[in-house]
Amino acid sequence: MFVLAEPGTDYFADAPVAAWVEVLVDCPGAQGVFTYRLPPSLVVQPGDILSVPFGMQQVGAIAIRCLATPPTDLEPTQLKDVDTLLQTGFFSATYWQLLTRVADYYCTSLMQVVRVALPPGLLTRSQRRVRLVDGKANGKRQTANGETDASPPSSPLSPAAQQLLTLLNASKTGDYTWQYLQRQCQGAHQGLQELVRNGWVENYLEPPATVRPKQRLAVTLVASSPTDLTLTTRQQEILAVLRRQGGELWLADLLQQCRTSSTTLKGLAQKGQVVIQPREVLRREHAPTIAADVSKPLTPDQTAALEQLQALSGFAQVLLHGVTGSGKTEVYLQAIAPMLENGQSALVLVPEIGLTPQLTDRFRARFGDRVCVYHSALSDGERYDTWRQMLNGDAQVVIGTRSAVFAPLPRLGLIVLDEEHDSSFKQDQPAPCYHARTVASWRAELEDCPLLLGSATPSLESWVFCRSQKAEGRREWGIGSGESGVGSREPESSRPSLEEKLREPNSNHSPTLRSSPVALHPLPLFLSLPTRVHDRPLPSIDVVDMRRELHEGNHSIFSRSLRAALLTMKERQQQGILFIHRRGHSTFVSCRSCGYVVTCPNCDVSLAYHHVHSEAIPLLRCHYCNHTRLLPNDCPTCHSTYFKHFGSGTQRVAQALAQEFPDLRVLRFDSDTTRTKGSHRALLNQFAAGEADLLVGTQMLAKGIDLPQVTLVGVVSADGLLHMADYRASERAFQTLTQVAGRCGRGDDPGRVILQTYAPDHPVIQAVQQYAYEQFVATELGQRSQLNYPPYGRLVLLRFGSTSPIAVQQAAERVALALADLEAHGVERLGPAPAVILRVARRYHWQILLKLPLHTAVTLPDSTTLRALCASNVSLTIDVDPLNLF
Ligand SMILES: Nc1ncnc2c1ncn2[C@@H]1O[C@H](COP(=O)(O)OP(=O)(O)OP(=O)(O)O)[C@@H](O)[C@H]1O
Ligand SMILES: [Zn+2]
Ligand SMILES: [Zn+2]
Repeated sequence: MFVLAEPGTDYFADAPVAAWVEVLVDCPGAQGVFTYRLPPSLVVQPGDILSVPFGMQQVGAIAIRCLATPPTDLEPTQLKDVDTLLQTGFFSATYWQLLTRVADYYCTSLMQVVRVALPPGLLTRSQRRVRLVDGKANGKRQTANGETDASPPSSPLSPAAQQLLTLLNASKTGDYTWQYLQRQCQGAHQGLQELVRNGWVENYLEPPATVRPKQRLAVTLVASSPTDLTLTTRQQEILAVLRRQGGELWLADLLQQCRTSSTTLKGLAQKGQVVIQPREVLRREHAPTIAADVSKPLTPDQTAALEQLQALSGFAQVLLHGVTGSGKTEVYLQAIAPMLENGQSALVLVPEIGLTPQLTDRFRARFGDRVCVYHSALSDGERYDTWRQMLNGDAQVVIGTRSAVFAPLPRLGLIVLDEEHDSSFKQDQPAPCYHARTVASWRAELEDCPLLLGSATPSLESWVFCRSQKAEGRREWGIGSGESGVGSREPESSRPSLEEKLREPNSNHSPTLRSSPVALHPLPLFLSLPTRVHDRPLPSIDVVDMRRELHEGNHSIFSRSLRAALLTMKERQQQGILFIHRRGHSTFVSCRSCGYVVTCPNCDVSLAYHHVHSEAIPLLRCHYCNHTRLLPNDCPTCHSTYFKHFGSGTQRVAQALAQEFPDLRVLRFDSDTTRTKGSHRALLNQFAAGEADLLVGTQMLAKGIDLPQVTLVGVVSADGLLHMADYRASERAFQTLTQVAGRCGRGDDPGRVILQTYAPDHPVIQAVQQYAYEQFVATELGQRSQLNYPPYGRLVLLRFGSTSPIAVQQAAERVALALADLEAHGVERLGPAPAVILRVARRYHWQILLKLPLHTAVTLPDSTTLRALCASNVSLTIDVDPLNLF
């Protein structure tokens, strides 16, 4: 077991008498954890909302943990008293358990977890109010048994308290904002405390009922047909787009979709074709209206999967392995539908925003506005509004990316991780470097609901966890975490305390059966959808040897068979997808004469060539720090004119396509063309509407696109994927290629995949071609187990960064020394070593990689100790279960 908890970090210990409390203050100008003294009359639980004095103000604060002793680094006299308890139960109790668990497991502070979990300014947006305890019951106060008691308070009220009471009694509703009362009454603070003590009034927190409406410019089509003969072609095109989109779009979206200027749109407004006016938007993600949709009759495999899923009660981890196009989404939808009817909510996590529009549309078509979208690209206001919406308690479906695993949904009935193998569920930086799948398994356990992991190409972690259980007996470690307790559903009394776990660290993830009476968590469930819906065949995959193409005189980046297939596709008016491994025009520009490569002055990486269209000025850009410069005409060192870019990024492929297939209409779909919000949706809509023949793009294409008219998938070159310097390269290559291939043949016409490579005999290529997932997994697992790589070992990566090359190296070496003892416990240490890219944006990086045996107890020095070994100008990030090692 890997323990990196700070000493005394048991947030939930029943401290004998908590006399101090650590709170999270979250207001403009201050965000952090502060300690306060608790007045004896206050009983506080983690997660309660308090009011505390902060500088000259009273601010809202969230209680994080109660302390029995004051912090040693502070004079007790320096500590201020908590003012009042504003609200208890604002967060569910398990919510803070989850956040604490994330902080402990990922070796980071709770504050950092709070930053990813909660929208900023949560408290300052809410309003503190004061109300009479018994409504308008004049001067009555509540007794301990809840009855009202008309007897006068033990001591006469102070003038301030009396004034407050009079004010509150005069109010129709018996309440006021605290701000108002403070303005009306001198000494309001003392007066209020007196009244609260006597049980006459109480504080409470009101979330803003009406959010200040946000206005945005919208463009509305007013003329029904473009009879105006003075309209330019461009203007007509814009009107056509607007009409196709239902006649109304936000100005920004229209500008983006048509790549036009607001002057052009104003011209249209002047001609009376459109009206541009401000409209109110609810700051949840703008949802286009979608035709309602009903449940599809399920295939027998889908029915079987759904029935097994619905037979579960409480926590269980379920792997749904369904080939591409097998209808996993329909299973999610039909599993969720009855839950919503029962007042339960569901959380659906997806890898990337690019994937969400289509999936979100399907959910909205089924469940209407009970669906909301939550991801980190939302503005603070949108995040906040969506959060508020979740706290109101209505059953709903939240679809979001990894940070949505923290969405405060009421009564969770199911958590779904779609495309569970996807590495974007893992956060690399900043800390906490959490994996949404691991956190989701804890959350599902805390909420006692199933976690459903869906994929056509499950991660090896999930596969091993869900497939090898029956043979080896019940294990007690969770998917992707290797950690204990994740799945334990022991009765509270028999559940080991944190201390017990620390004393007996191995007991919880040993693969052996634990003896009764301790109940173990339920067996993970494995569900399978082995065929596509309607028994559609998976597309055939042709592997083309590009070495042979070259030997036979074809210097193009397109093989002869890909070329022929593209032409046939165009002829038959079908659509295709062309997959490219990298973004940018090419990865580097170099001199063919002297070998000089243009690199970034800040980072040790080559600059990428960017050439947006044929008339644009060619630029060189750093993908790490965004440093940009013009492309020199000749080599800066030897002045040779053989100074060219290499590679096959999307831009280069788009240009080659334009040259070789001038009739083909091409759309680029990569991180350059989908940078702005809503652009994924816009591009996919354009493609779905048949405005292009070919969608050209990177990894994003592999994810979830479901278009029946796509019959051809081309992979320009699989080699970039195969040769990444990473122990996961094969797994990733298999997953990406299989997913990309799966985008075609999803309609009535069968699909065809042409996979170009210089390594046609590579085992991954062979496995992809034959759809041999299980064989691939078996081979790959053999190699992983030999080298103790996950899922047969655990990794912890320590990353050091600094602007000082000396300080960073020294810190890494000092920490390495502190970790030297671990070798005796079977921990393998790689490094310290400079990171592969040593300098990124003027910072130097070093790293230490630890390989931990899976079934042995290992306790690392705690993170504070390790950080103390680093100079103040050196940052240390601890990445537990890292996915990207370089
Ligand atoms: N029972 C069904 N009857 C008819 N059509 C179905 C059924 N189930 C799913 N479909 C349709 O089949 C297509 C593929 O389904 P879906 O996108 O859910 O597959 P998937 O398993 O998620 O695929 P991928 O992993 O490739 O994203 C969708 O267009 C969906 O509407
Ligand atoms: Zn040169
Ligand atoms: Zn740079």
